[in-house]
Amino acid sequence: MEKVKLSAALFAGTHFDRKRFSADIARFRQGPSAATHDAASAAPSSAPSSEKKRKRKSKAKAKKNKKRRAEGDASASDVVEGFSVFKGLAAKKVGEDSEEVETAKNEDLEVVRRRKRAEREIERAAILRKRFDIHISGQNVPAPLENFEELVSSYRCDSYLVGNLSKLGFQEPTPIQRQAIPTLLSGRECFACAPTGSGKTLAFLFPILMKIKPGSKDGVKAVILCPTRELAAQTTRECKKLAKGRKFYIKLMTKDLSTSANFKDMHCDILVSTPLRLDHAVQKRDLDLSRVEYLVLDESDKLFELGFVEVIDSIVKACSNPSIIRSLFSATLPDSIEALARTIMHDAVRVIVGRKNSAPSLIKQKLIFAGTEKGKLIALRQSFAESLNPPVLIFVQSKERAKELYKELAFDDLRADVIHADLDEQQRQDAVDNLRAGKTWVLIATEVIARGMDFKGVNCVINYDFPESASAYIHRIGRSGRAGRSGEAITFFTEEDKPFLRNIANVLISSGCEVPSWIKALPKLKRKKHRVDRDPISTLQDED
Ligand SMILES: Nc1ncnc2c1ncn2[C@@H]1O[C@H](COP(=O)(O)OP(=O)(O)OP(=O)(O)O)[C@@H](O)[C@H]1O
Repeated sequence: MEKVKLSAALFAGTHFDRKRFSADIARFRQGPSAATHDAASAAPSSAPSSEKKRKRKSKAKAKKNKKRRAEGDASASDVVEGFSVFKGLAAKKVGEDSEEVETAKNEDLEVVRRRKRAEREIERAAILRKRFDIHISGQNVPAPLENFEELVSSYRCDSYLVGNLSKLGFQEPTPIQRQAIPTLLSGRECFACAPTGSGKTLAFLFPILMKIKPGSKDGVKAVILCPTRELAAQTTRECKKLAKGRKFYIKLMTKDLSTSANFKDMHCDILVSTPLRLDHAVQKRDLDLSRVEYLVLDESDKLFELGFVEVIDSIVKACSNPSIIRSLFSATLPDSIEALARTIMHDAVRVIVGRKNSAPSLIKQKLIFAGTEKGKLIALRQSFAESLNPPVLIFVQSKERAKELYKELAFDDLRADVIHADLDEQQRQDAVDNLRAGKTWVLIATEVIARGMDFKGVNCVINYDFPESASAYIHRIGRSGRAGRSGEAITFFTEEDKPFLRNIANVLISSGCEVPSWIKALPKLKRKKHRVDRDPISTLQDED
């Protein structure tokens, strides 16, 4: 059966003209000896010119057939049968052409084999993408990974790197890793959008560690840009863990480094930084980025927000290596930002996991009407009294409000701490470390830790102040429900927040959470941002 199929495909398009070759068929039917005899006796006596003609015709036909077969435009079985007959004759009658016909046949077989292999590969890739909810756009996108071992077998990855993955407990690639890693390894630029906590960091670190040489002393080879210092510090740590066993120079751009390092003598393979610090080092301290081979913009939509665009533009220009590979990663990628980002990309592949701009379904999301500012504080205390399942993150909209709420909760019996931009670098890092170590149960925060921060096992995120956009909401609540764990997200709203409720409710709906029908009936708001002047949180003044 398989043979029939193969020959049908092989000889597709060949048509044997039985009428024209009736004499040959008659000879062939008499058996091989008759055919040989006939040919031998006819050759010297009859016209040699007719023999030449036949050869020419045969050659032309073989050529024509080769072309048709390569195109593979038919598959009827009688056509296959006809070709077999013709082939037998040709081999006997045109002795010196047999080699050529044989070569043509082998070439055809190879073409078909390759085509079949490519078809199987495309089918396998499509099945994997469907299974892992991966959506791509772009030309010739490499197939997703089936497993991490494929990095060794197909991409010649050093086994130490795959060994480090298993030491970190990573057994299977996450969907974004399956598609983004081979894309970057194939030298393609990439827009990647995948839910919070889905392993995007490894997806961009792995190809860098695979492709650049460790310990080279001729300049920075990879730059990773993050919107906050905390995220840059976390990414540097992750990179070092993954690179363990090889002497990579991996550096975090601290304030000291950006203002006083001697970049000409500094050994650095991979540099992780916030945009302003990096730009400062480039403009004021002659940091040379002209040999950078990989530029990653993590939380790219944040980096492209107003205020950062010029700095990003300046960094992109400083990374002037023509063969640089740029990639953009985020859990949210608004169309407008994607359009802007496309202007700096070349033939980029777009990889979306799940639905663009959505929250992980493992997070149980709730909207709670708290009426007023006082109502929020009562609701918070009530919620803690009923059940406190640390670690808990509470987001507010400004550093002033973070300080106010911290003062309020300091009177309660909670191990609470606070993080905001007025704290120095060390204080901010301590706040993060204490939550990670379980010393802090409740961390009150502004947007500084809303994106990218990976706290293991945050059980609940409370949006004390309503988030200013759907993207901000997705990133905040994404601090829980990471790497396949479940989580909870509670969002308080007041009368002032009602006009913007629908935008957030859409995120809940798209991740399968329940939303009251009156909220669904609210009009959609064109405005993307929602900033409210709120009454102070503090009840302390009232008591004075
Ligand atoms: N293949 C894997 N298997 C298991 N865990 C993984 C794997 N890859 C990454 N992780 C873990 O998943 C967690 C989340 O990863 P990461 O911080 O990269 O998420 P992210 O997609 O960048 O999230 P965010 O959008 O919030 O920045 C981390 O703790 C990381 O160690």
